[in-house]
Amino acid sequence: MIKVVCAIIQFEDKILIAQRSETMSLPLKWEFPGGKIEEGENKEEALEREIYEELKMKVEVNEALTSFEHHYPNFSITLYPFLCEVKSTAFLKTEHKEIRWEKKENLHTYDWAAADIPILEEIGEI
Ligand SMILES: Nc1nc2c([nH]c(=O)n2[C@@H]2O[C@H](COP(=O)(O)OP(=O)(O)OP(=O)(O)O)[C@@H](O)[C@H]2O)c(=O)[nH]1
Repeated sequence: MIKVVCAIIQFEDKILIAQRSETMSLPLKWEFPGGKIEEGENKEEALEREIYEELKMKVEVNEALTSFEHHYPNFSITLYPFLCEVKSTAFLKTEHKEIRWEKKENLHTYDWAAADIPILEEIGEI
């Protein structure tokens, strides 16, 4: 089972969402930025590292939401979502096809990675 952390980065009424590139696994699916936890890291450290690598953003990691296991046809993950804050909305796109700030009420209109659906349901309740 691959352990993956992801960030629900909130700024005012918007959340930062990212579209995977054609060459990544789950091509063109939308996700919350993040990635695999590496050996020796805790979840918060992994998330801070991934967000800096992918977006050159410094995030403050706050509370954990509910984690879920998801089984894709050729791999399985446990996804650990965390609410995060930033001081500035600026980011640099390094790996993704697209990254944007989107209003929470519009998140359901995107083609999400299947593992993220329970997270969307949970953040609808915030
Ligand atoms: N970062 C992130 N990954 C997600 C989310 N939902 C989801 O199913 N995943 C999957 O969890 C894994 C995260 O690993 P990663 O972000 O380091 O992906 P990667 O490009 O290194 O994967 P790859 O090397 O297998 O292509 C990917 O297989 C990705 O498809 C999500 O919301 N955020």
